[in-house]
Amino acid sequence: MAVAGDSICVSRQFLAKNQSAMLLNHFFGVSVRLPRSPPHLAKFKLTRSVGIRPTMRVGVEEERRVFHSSRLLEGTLGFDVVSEAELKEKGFLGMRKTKLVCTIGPACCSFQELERLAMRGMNVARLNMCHNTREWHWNVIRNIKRLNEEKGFCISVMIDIEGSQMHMVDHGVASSIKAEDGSIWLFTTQKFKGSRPFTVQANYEGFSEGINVGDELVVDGGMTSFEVIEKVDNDLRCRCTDPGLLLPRAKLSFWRNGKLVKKNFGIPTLSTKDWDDIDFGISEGVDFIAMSFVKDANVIMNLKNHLATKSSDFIKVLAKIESLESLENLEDIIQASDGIMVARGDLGVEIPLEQIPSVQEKITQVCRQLNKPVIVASQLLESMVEYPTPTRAEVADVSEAVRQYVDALMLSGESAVGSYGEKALSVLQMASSRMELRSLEENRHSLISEYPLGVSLPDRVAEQICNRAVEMANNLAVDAIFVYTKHGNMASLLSRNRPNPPIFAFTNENCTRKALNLWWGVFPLGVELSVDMEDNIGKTFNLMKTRGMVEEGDVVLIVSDVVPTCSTHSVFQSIQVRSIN
Ligand SMILES: Nc1ncnc2c1ncn2[C@@H]1O[C@H](COP(=O)(O)OP(=O)(O)O)[C@@H](O)[C@H]1O
Ligand SMILES: C=C(OP(=O)(O)O)C(=O)O
Repeated sequence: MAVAGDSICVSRQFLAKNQSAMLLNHFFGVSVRLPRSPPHLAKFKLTRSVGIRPTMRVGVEEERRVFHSSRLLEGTLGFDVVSEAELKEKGFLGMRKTKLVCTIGPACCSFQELERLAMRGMNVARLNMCHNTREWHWNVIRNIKRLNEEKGFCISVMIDIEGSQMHMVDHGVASSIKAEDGSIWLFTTQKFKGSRPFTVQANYEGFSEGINVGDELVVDGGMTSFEVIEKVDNDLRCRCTDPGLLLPRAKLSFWRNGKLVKKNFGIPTLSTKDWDDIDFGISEGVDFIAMSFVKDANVIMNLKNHLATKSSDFIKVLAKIESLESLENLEDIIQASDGIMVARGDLGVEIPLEQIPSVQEKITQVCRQLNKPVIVASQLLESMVEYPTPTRAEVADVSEAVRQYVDALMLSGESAVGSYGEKALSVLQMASSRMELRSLEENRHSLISEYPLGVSLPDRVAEQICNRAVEMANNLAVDAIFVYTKHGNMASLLSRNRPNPPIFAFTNENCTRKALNLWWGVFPLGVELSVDMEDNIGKTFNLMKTRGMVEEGDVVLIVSDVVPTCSTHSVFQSIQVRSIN
């Protein structure tokens, strides 16, 4: 490992065409200065400083494409105002790395309400297409775009597609209906408007097929339970055995002898409405589409093909893991998707609740292995839908997810309909910052090393470079990692190693910037990049310095491609350590 004043540069040259890799060259000579990090982390002490001295000039043979984004002006740095303020206030190591997703609903859909969520750190806004009208969603997306354009936020938009689920049709009553112990209810597929006493409409024609008298009908994973006492044609007459609330569109499941009766087989994963919602998302240029009740990898691939035919393959597809079938096909689904949501609400309808913590941990671990971001969702701070403080157990649950290094945490009803959405977001922010700091202080990478990454991804060279880069960054206690990226791949591979310093990902692709919002510890910055990497590095150093985000003496580790030279036609991926001067 390098010592003070040494040349610190690992570079790999590989032929861009066939991707076969061979270690060929070491080139830049670089020296670094003492980092600004806290003393206990500054293991890396240096005594002298030398300027950047390339031993080989990187030339460009031909005019190559300079990637443009309409919003990126020459000399500007698109950085989320909230992350910028956090960096200035708390320093590199104080930046929150766990990302926050908020479900947008009636309680937080105005421009001002969304702005308040953005100020408190919302990275991604989730729109659940199950609820409300398309026009309502359109207005929310407009507000978010305005916030990004006018106020300097970088909020990504996710639409969540309903998928195949068996649920109650909206019963026409504003909130919930109480089912009393012993009351008799009719569950029907007959269509009618408004509400009828003791009658519940089910959305799926075949909902009573294969159901026997004596089976248990569970609403919303246990909110209320019934026993089937009679079959009347396709309808079911049921007695309430466990009283509770029936919420609009509550989910229905059947149980026999303590086991789930699988009923989703007959329903196509995507309905006509879902396809319309997907096309709406495409036309609105959303950043993520989350698919509910994914059964296997095929449905993900179909959607990706659809996006590709509409030239919208920049939209990332997230698979929600919320059924037994999705658990059975977990690895294939994760492999096929661009990210995962552990949808604990519906998962808890299909598997015993006590299995949820271990399933969450397993999914998180597989996602990390396969380099896909993972969101933990549902009931994180459920009590805050009604109350201004969370329970201790809720805070412990959130902290445990952060300790597992999940990429993102999601609010559902807490932000969508709750009275304390902003407060709930602050709780997530504080709990995650606290646990991240604790992990950092104790250098608790034991969890990470429990599940060694190995060499598992198709691009083994990039994987190894990023693994080693993070090892170097941690050992040298650099202040930050800079990565220059078009599609975000290298940034994601760095994030996968959960480094101590933040990862600043410079990109000229707006869609990459928005996609990286979901990755742990990655802070995407929009900047006009050229083919000259030296120029890019110099430019971003200057921009960051001018904005007061870095200062003289800060040490950064840079991971970048070095573009083809006149003689080689090949691309170098390099790791460099430089000081700001
Ligand atoms: N766009 C919306 N319009 C109205 N209510 C919404 C909207 N989005 C979410 N909600 C409300 O917030 C609750 C939580 O939302 P969500 O996380 O999407 O969960 P779910 O649909 O599984 O209940 C919903 O039950 C619903 O009452
Ligand atoms: C996030 C979830 O999905 P939905 O809100 O669509 O029920 C869940 O079930 O946990």
